[in-house]
Amino acid sequence: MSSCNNSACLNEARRVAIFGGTHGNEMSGVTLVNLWVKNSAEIQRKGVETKPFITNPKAVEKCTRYVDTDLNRAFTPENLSAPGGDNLPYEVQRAQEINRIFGPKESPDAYDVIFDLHNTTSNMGCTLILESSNDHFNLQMMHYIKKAIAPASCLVLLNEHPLLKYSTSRSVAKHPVGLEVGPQPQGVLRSNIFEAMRVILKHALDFIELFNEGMEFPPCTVEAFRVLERIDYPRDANGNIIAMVHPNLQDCDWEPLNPGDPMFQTFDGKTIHYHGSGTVYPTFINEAAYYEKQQAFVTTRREALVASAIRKV
Ligand SMILES: CC(=O)N[C@@H](CC(=O)O)C(=O)O
Ligand SMILES: [Zn+2]
Repeated sequence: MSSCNNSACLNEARRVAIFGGTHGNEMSGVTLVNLWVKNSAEIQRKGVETKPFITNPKAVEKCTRYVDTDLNRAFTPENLSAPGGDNLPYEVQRAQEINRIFGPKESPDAYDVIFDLHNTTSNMGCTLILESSNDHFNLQMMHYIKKAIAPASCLVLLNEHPLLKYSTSRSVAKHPVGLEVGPQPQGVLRSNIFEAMRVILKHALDFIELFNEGMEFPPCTVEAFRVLERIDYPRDANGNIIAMVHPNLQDCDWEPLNPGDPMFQTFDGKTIHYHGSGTVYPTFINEAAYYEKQQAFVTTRREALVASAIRKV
C-alpha cells in the first residue's frame, strides 16, 4: 500500500468547468467555449468530466462586458443569498444560477476546478490568475503548464490582496483558475491569442488527467507576481483624467518599474514619475475595462511560491 506520508493527499479532480463569456466582449473565451459546447472531444480526458459553459449569455449577445453589473465581481455572500428573484440585476441572478450549478461556493458539492477565460487589452501575454498561495493543486498545475509550454511563457498573477481581491465567477470552485491572455481589443479575435489560450487549456486538462491517474507531483517553487496596489490615472478636481500611460510604460507589463521612472504623460506633455519605495512589476497596464474601475495598472511584487508534493488520495 502506498501512503501519503510525504505528499498532500487530495481528492480526484473529477468535475471541471470551463467558463467563457464572463465578460461578453472577450472573444477568445467566448469562441472557444462555443466551439466546445458544439463538440467537446478536445476537452475530454479520461476520468474527468469537463463542462464548457457561457456564463453571461446576454452580455455575449450584446458583445459588451456586462449588462447590469460586472459578473466577475458578483459572487459575494450577500449577492449569492439575496432574495428578490427576477427583480435582481441580471448578473446577480446569473451568479445565483451559476452558484447553484457549479457550487455552492465553499461547499463540498462545488466543482473541483473552474477555468475562467478572459482577454485583456494589456500586453500581458499568457497569465494564469491564482487566488490563494495555499492552493497547492493550482500551484502544481501552473508549474506543469509553465514547463509544458516552454520556451513560450506563461506568468502567474497572485491576487489574494485583502482589499483588491474580488468575488470571481470561478471562485465557486474548490480550485479557481483565471486565464487572461492579451493583448486583444474588446470584441476582436486574434488568432495568436486564441491559439495561446487553447494550448494552455490543453496542458491544464492533461495535468488533471495525470493527477487523477495517480501521478505524484514533487515539491516545487513557482514564480508569481503578487498584487500590491491599484494605481489610478491622474485626475482633476472634477474627476476627469488628465494624463495617459507614459509611452515608456505602455505595453511594458511585467517589466520592472523603479522609483523615478516615467509613469504618466499629461495631455500637455509633462511626465509624471513613479514615486514608490522600490521596484515593482506593473501589469494590466491600460486595460480598457479598468477605466470605469479607476485603475491605470496594478503593481506587483515577484515572489517564489512553494508548492508541496501532491498526489490523489
Ligand atoms: C480584463 C479583465 O476582465 N480581467 C479580469 C481579471 C480576472 O479574471 O481576475 C477581471 O477584471 O475580472
Ligand atoms: Zn475579463
